[in-house]
Amino acid sequence: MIRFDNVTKVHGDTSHPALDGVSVEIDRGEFTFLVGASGSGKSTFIRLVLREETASRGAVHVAGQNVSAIPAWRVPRFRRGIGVVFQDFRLLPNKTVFGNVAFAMQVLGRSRTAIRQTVPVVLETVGLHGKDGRFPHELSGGEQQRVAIARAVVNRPAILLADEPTGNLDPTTSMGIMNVLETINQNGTTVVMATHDGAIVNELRRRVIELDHGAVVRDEAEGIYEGAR
Ligand SMILES: Nc1ncnc2c1ncn2[C@@H]1O[C@H](COP(=O)(O)OP(=O)(O)OP(=O)(O)O)[C@@H](O)[C@H]1O
Repeated sequence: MIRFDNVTKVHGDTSHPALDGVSVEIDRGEFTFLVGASGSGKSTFIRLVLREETASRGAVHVAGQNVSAIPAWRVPRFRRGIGVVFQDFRLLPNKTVFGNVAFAMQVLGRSRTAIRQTVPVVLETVGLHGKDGRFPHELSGGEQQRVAIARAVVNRPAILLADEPTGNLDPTTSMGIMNVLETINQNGTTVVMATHDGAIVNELRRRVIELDHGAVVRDEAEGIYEGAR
């Protein structure tokens, strides 16, 4: 589903590559943690999958496509197949919970009927039943992240990328978010989550790809993470 073939990414005039000869393959339906210290290259990995950046050397394949070869005009359509969540939620502050999730369907031109049918189901999946009319400022951080996840998956993407989704949340709330991500993964979505939260990684025991200064230093099934080297 995601394949990096000897990928190096050098930003502008920097000397050390953000990613350095990375080769990994993530299969359809996997749940993978991407771990490493701040600056190890996790966000760069995610931006390369989304084609927000392109590889300096090597190739990134997503769902069978070499992302560097996708013409600019097709990039928006390509990105629709990928849901993304961030540490800082990025909700629309003047839209309700329902409105935030519905908006992701509206921009694709989905019908009002489809939106009315789909959004409540997704809100139920993320554990926000009954909160559809709230505005983001009326929600806890964990609830806001649930809205962001609902918005990211409402169009049924094949892949969900999560960049430090629990970075702003306390441990208990974080575990609730992890349960939501596991449910989404069980429904068939490939999940890649960047984190440096060892407690979460060690609790879930999923695949762990560790980056250090842009290089893969460990790739283990059911791995653990004891913090940056
Ligand atoms: N646009 C850019 N221009 C120059 N250097 C960059 C750029 N983006 C990232 N870098 C550098 O590339 C390296 C990897 O950064 P990246 O953001 O991928 O790390 P990260 O593991 O996601 O870190 P964090 O956990 O802090 O988000 C860092 O040295 C960073 O300073």
